[in-house]
Amino acid sequence: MTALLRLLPPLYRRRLGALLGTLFLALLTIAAGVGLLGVSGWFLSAAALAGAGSVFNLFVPSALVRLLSFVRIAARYAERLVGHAATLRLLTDLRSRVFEALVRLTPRQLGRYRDGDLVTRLTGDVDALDTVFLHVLTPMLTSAIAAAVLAVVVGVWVPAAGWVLAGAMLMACVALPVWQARAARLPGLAIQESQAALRAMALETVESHADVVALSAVDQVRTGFMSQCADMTRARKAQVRIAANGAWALQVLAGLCVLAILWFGLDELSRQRLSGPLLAGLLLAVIGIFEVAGPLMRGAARLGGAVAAAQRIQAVVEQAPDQADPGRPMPLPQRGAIEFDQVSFAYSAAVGTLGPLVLNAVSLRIEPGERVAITGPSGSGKSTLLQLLLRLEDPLSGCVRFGGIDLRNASLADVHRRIAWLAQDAPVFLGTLRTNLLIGDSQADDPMLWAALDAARLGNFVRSLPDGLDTWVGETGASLSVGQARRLCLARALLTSCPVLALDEPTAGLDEAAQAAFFNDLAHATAGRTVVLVTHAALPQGAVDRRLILRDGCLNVSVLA
Ligand SMILES: Nc1ncnc2c1ncn2[C@@H]1O[C@H](COP(=O)(O)OP(=O)(O)OP(=O)(O)O)[C@@H](O)[C@H]1O
Repeated sequence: MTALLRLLPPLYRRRLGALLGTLFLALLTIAAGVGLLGVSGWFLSAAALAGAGSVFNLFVPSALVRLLSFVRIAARYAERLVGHAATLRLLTDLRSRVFEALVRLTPRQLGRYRDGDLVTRLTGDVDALDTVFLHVLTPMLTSAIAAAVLAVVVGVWVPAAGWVLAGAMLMACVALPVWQARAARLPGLAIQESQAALRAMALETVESHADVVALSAVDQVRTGFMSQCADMTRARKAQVRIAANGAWALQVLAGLCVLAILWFGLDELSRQRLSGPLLAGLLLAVIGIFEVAGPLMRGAARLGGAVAAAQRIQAVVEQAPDQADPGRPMPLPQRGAIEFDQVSFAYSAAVGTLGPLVLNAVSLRIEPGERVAITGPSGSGKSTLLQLLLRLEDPLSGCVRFGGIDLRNASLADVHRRIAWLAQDAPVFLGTLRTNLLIGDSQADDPMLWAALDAARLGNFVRSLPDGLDTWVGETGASLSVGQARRLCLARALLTSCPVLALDEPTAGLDEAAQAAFFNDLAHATAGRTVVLVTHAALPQGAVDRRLILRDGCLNVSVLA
């Protein structure tokens, strides 16, 4: 519950006007509904008695019935409109907050979550929170206020029944929902977690479908999926059972109140302190108030899920990025030498412990405009070196500088404006070739896009496509071969105006001839820029200025290119 109390009030404050408007309209709907039942009871009984000889003015109650019916319909319509609009805005606010929190986290932090789990936090968990205002707070507050007023009205005519109604409504609006929310905590948590796991499994299965089929692992995947579905069904059944128990308890309370009204009301009637039609009106109004408390039972049973969702969202929103900008970042020069000064680094293993040293006192200086290739056996730490250059990781000891400034003293945004990165697993985004390229430089015109594509050796392929730059590349570049997707990402990196290019295996997926052609063009394509190139490919003479070999975390051999 603490997570809900920390997450929602600031969001509610931003939309206070619309939320108060919804509460007012909901209250008006309830008042009109309960009033309608009460007046109808009074009207019908009085009309029946009038037929039996007593005098009754039909005009006032029939006008009241029409008025209350109209008010109830109009208020209900307006409440739905205003309430849903306010909730949708709340969810949008919350979703953008979660998204902002996610993009602040470092790749290392995001790597701790499964992709599907993050998607669920951003969608399903956020959606689960609409329950709180629409299905819990609104019915709880409005039924409580309406019940308090009705208890006073009943109390004026039948005091004992008024007290019974007040006690029953206190149970219905407070004790029962609290009990339900507590009971639904575990099933709610199980539902949110099953939803996240199912989404993650579905995403992974779609992405790895070909491998799953080729490895004959379909049955294994299906069994895992079905067992997760069974968990979800069990949790949902438990939630429905809690809602049904709540509804059952509410009916018992309603029955008790009706009996109390009849018991004490008939007594008042026999003493002529109350008329028959008024007793009938009060009776129906009491039944009416319990009708409106019904949705609260369903809402409270879903509160457990909302609490679990709030906890899962809170875990992301309150997580501080583990690499923050310094208080007063130092501006980086536009151009400058790159220096690794006695840099040692190890990845974290278990919580609080470090794995083996990946880089061991590495020192390296790369002059502006120099092209340096870093080669070495697999697992020797080449990509790690680039990650430190981009400040995706910080050294354990030593420091990495650009233009003489320790990267830890600069803002991350400034670092990434100076150094463009082509990662080993660089993504192709859903969209066209053009939209993918424009991520490198949103202002680039067509000649610039073609120049980048030509430099990445993809220009001829794109020219052969009927839609050229506007060719749709599908989700994660599914309509491109691995080599073509790689070259598209390379073209995107080349398009940036960064003075340094950090390229991790830029020619992966290219045949030997294309690799040689790419490296022969490298000097031209990257003219004037510093290039730090990690590769296993054979480099033609003159492709780079220097070639270094990283072995066992040490840059121990330096070879001229
Ligand atoms: N996120 C990580 N967490 C823990 N260990 C990691 C992580 N990334 C890499 N490593 C380890 O660090 C070492 C160096 O990895 P790195 O990817 O830098 O090597 P590499 O030289 O680029 O290899 P390759 O040529 O195969 O790409 C490896 O032993 C690897 O297992």
